[in-house]
Amino acid sequence: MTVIQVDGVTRRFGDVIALDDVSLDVGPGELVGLLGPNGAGKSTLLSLVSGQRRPDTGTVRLLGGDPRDAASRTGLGITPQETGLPATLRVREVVDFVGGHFADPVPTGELLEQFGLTDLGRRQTGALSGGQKRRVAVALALVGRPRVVLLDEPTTGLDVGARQALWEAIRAYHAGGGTVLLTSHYLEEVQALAQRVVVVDRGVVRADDTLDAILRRVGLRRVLVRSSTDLADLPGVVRAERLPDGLQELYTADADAFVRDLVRADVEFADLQIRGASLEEAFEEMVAKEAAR
Ligand SMILES: Nc1ncnc2c1ncn2[C@@H]1O[C@H](COP(=O)(O)OP(=O)(O)OP(=O)(O)O)[C@@H](O)[C@H]1O
Repeated sequence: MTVIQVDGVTRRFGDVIALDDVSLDVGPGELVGLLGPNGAGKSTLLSLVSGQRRPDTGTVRLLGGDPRDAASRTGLGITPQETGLPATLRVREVVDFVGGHFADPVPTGELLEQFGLTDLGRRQTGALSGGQKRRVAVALALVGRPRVVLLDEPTTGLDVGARQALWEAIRAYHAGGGTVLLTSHYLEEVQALAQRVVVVDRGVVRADDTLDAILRRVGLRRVLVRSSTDLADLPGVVRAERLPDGLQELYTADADAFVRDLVRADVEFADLQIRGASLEEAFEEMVAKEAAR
C-alpha cells in the first residue's frame, strides 16, 4: 500500500499558487527528502498530507485513507516547523501526555534516552533552549510508533552534536521499517539521510529521483588545487573560487580535460583533488536553471 499518495494537487492562497498540480507517491519504508527554496510549497504539501489543509483540486491519501479522518492519522507522527510546547509542563510529562494517546507508545524513559533528553526529563519545557525544544518535538513525533513521520526542518537550530544524535534517531526509526518525509534547508542533512530526493520549486516538482541519480544529473566536477597562479581562466572552468591558503575551487564538466590543460599550462600546483558535485551544487544548478527559463 502506498503510504502517501498525492495526486494532481493544486493549493492556492489568494493569488499565490503554493502547489501547482503536484503528484507524489511515497511507499512503505522510504526515506524521502523534500528540498526547495523558501516559499517553494514544502510546508503546504506537508500540511495537506497531515490533513491540516485541504487541496483545492486533486486528492491526497494517507495510509490508504483521507488524511482529514482521525483514523488515517493514528499512524502518523509530525514535527511542524514551530512547536508550541506547554511551557509549565516538564519534558517527561509532555512525553507521557502525548504517549498516552496511543495504544502502544514508546516508554518515556526509552524515548528520552534515544534523544539524549534523559537529563532534561524534569525540566519545564519553557526553560529549554531552542535546540532542546526541537529535540523534544521530534521525539514526540515518534512516541506513538507511527508508520510514517513528516519532519519539517527537524534539525534547524541544532548544534552539530545534537544534529548527529537526531539523525541517528531518524535512521533507527527508518531501519525499523518507518517511512519518513522530511524537509530541510541543510542539504548535507538530506544527503546524509535520504535515499530519494524530491525538489520542489515555486509549487512544482522539478525532480524526483534517487539521491545518486540527482547527483549524477549535475555533470559538474569539483577540483581543488593549490597554486599561486589564477586557474579560473583555464578552458572549461565554469565557476571558480579562491579559498584560504592558496587553494582554488574550480568547477568543470570535464575534470580529465582540466587536468591535461593544467599540466600543459606548466604552472606550479599541489594537492590536486577531484570529486563529484554535492547535493548543494545539484540543487543550486537545478533551481538556477529553472529561474533562468
Ligand atoms: N496561510 C497562508 N496564507 C497565504 N499564503 C501562504 C500561506 N501559507 C503559505 N503561503 C504561501 O504559499 C507559498 C508556499 O509556502 P510554504 O510555506 O509551503 O513554502 P516552504 O517551501 O515551506 O517555504 P520555507 O522553506 O520558507 O518554509 C509561499 O508563497 C507562501 O507565502
